[in-house]
Amino acid sequence: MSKKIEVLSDQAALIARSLELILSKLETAILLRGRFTIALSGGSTPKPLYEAIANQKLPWDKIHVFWGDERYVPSDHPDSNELMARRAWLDRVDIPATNIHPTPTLDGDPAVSAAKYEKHLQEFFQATPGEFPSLDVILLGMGDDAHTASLFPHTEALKVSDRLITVGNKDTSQRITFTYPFINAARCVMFVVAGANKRPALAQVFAPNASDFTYPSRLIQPQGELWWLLDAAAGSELKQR
Ligand SMILES: O=C(O)[C@H](O)[C@@H](O)[C@H](O)[C@H](O)COP(=O)(O)O
Repeated sequence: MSKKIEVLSDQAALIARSLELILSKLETAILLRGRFTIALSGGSTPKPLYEAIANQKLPWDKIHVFWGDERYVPSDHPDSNELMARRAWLDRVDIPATNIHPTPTLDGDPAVSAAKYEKHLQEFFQATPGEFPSLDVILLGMGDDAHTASLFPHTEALKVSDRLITVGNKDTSQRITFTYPFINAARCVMFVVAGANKRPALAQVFAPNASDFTYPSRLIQPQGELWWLLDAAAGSELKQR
């Protein structure tokens, strides 16, 4: 694993650098494999990044979009990560509908939806049961409790290591999430983190000894590239590398 930390001056610079890195991975993936696969994160930080991607001239037919986690709500619900990404990006570009792979959230049972998404991913990547296919890029945010995707501290989702997709819980709200081993199978994992409120969590994530169960972002140790892209408000105390 190669781990890189970059601290950018402000949120605009963070978004510009994140876009630059994604475009570079996209170009390489399409050159080598004829397609680019990316999983999106939710929350507020990535919205301007999705808007910036939508302004690019890209081979949309070669780009496939997944979600690293999703709230267990319909896709027209204001909390939906899919809705945010469609409004900021996907509805604004000429990407084929079949290239958009939303998380199922209408089965009435998150476990059923998680299994359905897992089956879809296995079929898309032609993966055998037990195999963890590699996406080109998995975008992640980090909460101020050091959660990532919907892998929240002290939850059962952190113990799931034999599946691609599982059910996450944030208090009473249910989520569908990539598991940490599936995230770690990616060619490139990019954390995009902004805001001073993330400092304490980052200190624990980068501490030599701390509990992975308490600070789940510590579990993200991909075999490929790991990028931490931070704005100065979040990361100025961390040593860049
Ligand atoms: O569904 C979600 O909410 C996200 O996937 C979640 O993991 C998010 O990335 C973090 O909570 C950071 O959110 P902010 O970017 O809003 O701080």
